[in-house]
Amino acid sequence: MASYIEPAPIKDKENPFESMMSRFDLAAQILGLDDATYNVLKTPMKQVIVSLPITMDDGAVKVFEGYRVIHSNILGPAKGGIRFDMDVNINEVKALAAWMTWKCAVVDIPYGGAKGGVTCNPRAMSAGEIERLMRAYTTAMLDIFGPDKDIPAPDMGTGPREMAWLMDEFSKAHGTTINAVVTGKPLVLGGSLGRVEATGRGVMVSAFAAMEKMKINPYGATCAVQGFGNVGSISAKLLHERGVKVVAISDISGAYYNENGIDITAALAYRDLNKGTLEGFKDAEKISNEDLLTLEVDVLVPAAKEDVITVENAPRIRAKLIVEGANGPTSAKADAILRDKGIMAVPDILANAGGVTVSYFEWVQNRLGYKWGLDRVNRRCDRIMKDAFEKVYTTAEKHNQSMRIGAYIVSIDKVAQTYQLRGRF
Ligand SMILES: NC(=O)C1=CN([C@@H]2O[C@H](COP(=O)(O)OP(=O)(O)OC[C@H]3O[C@@H](n4cnc5c(N)ncnc54)[C@H](OP(=O)(O)O)[C@@H]3O)[C@@H](O)[C@H]2O)C=CC1
Ligand SMILES: O=C(O)CCC(=O)C(=O)O
Repeated sequence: MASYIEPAPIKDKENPFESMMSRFDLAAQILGLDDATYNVLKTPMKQVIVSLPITMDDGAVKVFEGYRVIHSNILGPAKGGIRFDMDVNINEVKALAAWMTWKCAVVDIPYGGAKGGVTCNPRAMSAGEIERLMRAYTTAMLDIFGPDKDIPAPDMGTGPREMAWLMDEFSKAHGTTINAVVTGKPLVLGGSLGRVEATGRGVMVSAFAAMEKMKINPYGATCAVQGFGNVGSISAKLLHERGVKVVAISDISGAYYNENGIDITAALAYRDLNKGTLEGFKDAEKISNEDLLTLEVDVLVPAAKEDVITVENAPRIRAKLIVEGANGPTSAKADAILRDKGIMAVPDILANAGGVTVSYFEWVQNRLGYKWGLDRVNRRCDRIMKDAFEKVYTTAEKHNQSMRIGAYIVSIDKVAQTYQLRGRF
C-alpha cells in the first residue's frame, strides 16, 4: 500500500492544502485507493504563478502576484473561481483547486477542479484599478483558460462585473466573442438566471435536507450566518424566507445579533445603501465574529473564509448542525471534536456546490446558444443538490464516517473509476 496509510500529522495552524490532504488520505484509505491514482491526485496537475504590474490611479506601478492551479482535468475541463483577497497564496489556491475536483465529482457534473486568485485588497482599490488587474490576469492566463480547458468563475472578492472583464479580454485576444470561457457573467453577456443566488440556494437546500435527517423543525429553528457577501447574504435570505429564524449575521466589520431574529430584507437593504458594509446596522447587538460561531443555535452557516472553526473554538461550538457555505471553514483537527460532540457538519464540497452546478448550466446554455428560465435552473439545481446529499449521507452511514469523509469517498471513488475506465494506469 502507498504512504497514505498513516495520515500526515496535522500542525496546530493548519495549512489548507495539508488540511484537505488529511481528509483525502482517510477517504483514500477507506476506499483502498491504488498507489498510482493516489500519487497523481495528491499533486495538482498544473500550478501557474504570474506577476502583474498595474498602473494605479496615482500613477505608481504596483506589482501583484496572480495564481491559477489546475488540480485535475480527468473528469472534464477544469472549473473554479477566482479570488481577490490579501490572504491569497499558493497553498490556499492548491487546496481550493483540489476541493473543486471533489465538489464537481460529488454533484456529478463533468468538470475537473481549478482555482485562481490574486493577492490584493479590492476594498482599497478603485473600479478602474480592479479592471486593469482583472484584464492583466486574464492576459497572463490566455493559454490556460478556454471553454474546453479551464473555465473560471467568481469567488471571494469577485463577481459578475469582473467576469465580464475576463470574458471581454479573452474574446478580444481570440478575435471573437467566447462567452463559455467563464461563468457567473452578467445576464446580458450570457450569464444564467439563478447563478448569483445558486451557492446560497444550495446551502439552503442542504440545510433543509440535514434538518430533516436530524428531525429539527425548520420553522422557528435558529441560525447564525458568518459572512454577508454573495454566499452568506443569500443563504440568510433564503433560510429567513422559509421560516428559519436568523439570529446573527456578520461581515468584516463584526457580527450583529438579535435573539428575536434579524430582518434579513432590512439588513440587505442597509448593506446596499451603506457602501456594502453592515457597520452601524441597528436593531441588533454588536458581537464579534468569534462569538457568532459559538452562539447556541440550531444551524451555523460559516460563509466567509477558511479555518474559522478550529481546534481552539470547536469545543465551544453549540450549534447542532453546521452547513459550510465557505470553502474549508473547518480545520481538519476540529472535525473530530465536532463529531464527538454529535454535531453534524454538511461539508463545503457538498453544501456550497450549488454555485458550480449553476455555473455548469450557464456553460451548457452558452454552448447551446440558448437560455433557460429560472424555474428550470432552480428545479434542476435543487434535484442535483438533494441527490448528492442523499448519496453522501448514505455513504457516510455505510462507512460509519462523518458527512465530510462520506463526501470525499463519493468523489474520490468517481475520479478513481474514471482513471481506471480511461485506462490511464
Ligand atoms: N461565490 C460563490 O459562488 C462561491 C463561494 N464559495 C465560498 O464562499 C465563501 C464566501 O465567498 P463569497 O460570498 O463569494 O465572497 P464575498 O466576497 O461575496 O463575501 C465574503 C464575505 O465574508 C466577509 N468576510 C471576509 N473576511 C471575513 C472575516 N475575517 N470575518 C468575517 N467575515 C469576513 C466579507 O465581509 P466584507 O463584505 O465586510 O468584506 C463578506 O461579507 C468563500 O469561502 C468562497 O470560496 C463557495 C462556493 C461558491
Ligand atoms: O462556479 C464555479 O465555477 C466555481 C465556484 C467556486 O469557485 C466554488 O465552488 O468554490
